[in-house]
Amino acid sequence: MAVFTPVPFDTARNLLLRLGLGELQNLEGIEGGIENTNYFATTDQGAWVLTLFERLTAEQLPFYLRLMKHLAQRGIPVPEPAADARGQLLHSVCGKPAAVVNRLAGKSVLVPEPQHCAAVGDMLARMHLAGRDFELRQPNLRGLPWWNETAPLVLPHLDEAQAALLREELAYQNHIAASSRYAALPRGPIHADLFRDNVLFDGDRLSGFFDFYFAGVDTWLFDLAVCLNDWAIDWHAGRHDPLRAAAMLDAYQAVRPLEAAERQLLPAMLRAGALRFWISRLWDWYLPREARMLKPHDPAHFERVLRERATHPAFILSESATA
Ligand SMILES: Nc1ncnc2c1ncn2[C@@H]1O[C@H](COP(=O)(O)OP(=O)(O)O)[C@@H](O)[C@H]1O
Ligand SMILES: N[C@@H](CCOP(=O)(O)O)C(=O)O
Repeated sequence: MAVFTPVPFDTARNLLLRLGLGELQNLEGIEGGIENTNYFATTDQGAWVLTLFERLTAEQLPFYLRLMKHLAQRGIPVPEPAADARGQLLHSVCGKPAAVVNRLAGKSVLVPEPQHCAAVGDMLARMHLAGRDFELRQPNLRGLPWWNETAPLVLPHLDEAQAALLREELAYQNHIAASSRYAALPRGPIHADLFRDNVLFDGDRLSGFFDFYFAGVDTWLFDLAVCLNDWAIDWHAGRHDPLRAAAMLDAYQAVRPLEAAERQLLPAMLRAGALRFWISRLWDWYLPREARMLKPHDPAHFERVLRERATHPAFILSESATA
C-alpha cells in the first residue's frame, strides 16, 4: 500500500485550486510505491499526482522538485511540479511536505526488449546533458558514505560468505572512490534509481522518467550502471544480458560517448550499483522502519547480481563500449 497519510477530499481540492489546477473531480490513492503517500487527482483541467513525503525533509526536497522542473523545461519527459502564486513548489498537506506534479501517460514495461533499453539509454544521456546547468547541489544520499554507515547494521544478519562479500566489496569500492580515475569521472545530477518501474512507455514511445527522490549529484556512470543492472540482466540468475546491455550502451553513447575513464570504470560501477541496492534491500529487510509500510524487495537478487558482476567483470567492455 502507498497511502500512509489519508488526505481528505476537501484538503486536496483546496490545494489544487490554490495551484490553479482546476476543480477536483476524483481523488484515488495509488497502490504502488514504498516511500511516499501518492494519489492520482483528476480535475477539470487535467490529471495530476499528489505526493506527501513520508521520509524526505523540507530541506532535502527543493533539490528534487527543482531538478524535475529544470529537466521538464528542457524537454525531458519527467513530472513537472506545480508552483503556487509565490513560485513555491513545496507545499504542506496534513502536516507533511507535499508536491503536485502532472500525471504522465503510459505504463512500465517490466519485460523490456532491446528497443526499450535503447530508448532508456538515449533519454538517460539526454537527461545527463540537460542537468549540466542545474544550479543546486545535493549529494546522492544513498552513496558510498551511506553504504559505509549502513553495512555494520546489516552485517550481523548475514552468514559468513555473505558478510565476507559485503566487507570485500565495500573495501574495493572505497579503494575505487579514492582513485584519480574515479575523481576524473564526469558527474552531475543523476536519477540513481531508474529501474523498470520508474519509467513509463506509451506504446513504444518512452513517455516518462519519474520517482526522482533518490536523485543526487554523482557520477553519470553510476546512473548508467544502475540502469544496466536492472534493464539488462536475467532477473532470475542476476546475469548480464549482452543484447539488452548493448542496446542501452550504444544508444547512450550515440548521445554522449563514454570517456576513457568511464570505459575503464564501468565494471567497477556495475559492482557499485549492485552493492548499493543489495545494502538498501538488506536494510529494508532486516531493519524495517514500520512493519505496515513494507513489502520489502528481495535482497538475494542483488547479492546474485553483485557476485555475477564481480566474477565476470570485463566482457561488457569488449562487447559494447567502443574505444
Ligand atoms: N507523475 C506520475 N505520472 C504517472 N504515474 C505516476 C507518477 N508518479 C507516480 N506514479 C504512479 O505511482 C506509483 C508509485 O509512485 P512512486 O514514485 O514509485 O512511489 P514511491 O516513491 O512511494 O516508491 C508508480 O508506480 C506510478 O504508477
Ligand atoms: N528500486 C529500488 C527500490 C526503490 O523503490 P521505489 O519504489 O521508490 O523505486 C529497489 O528495487 O531496491
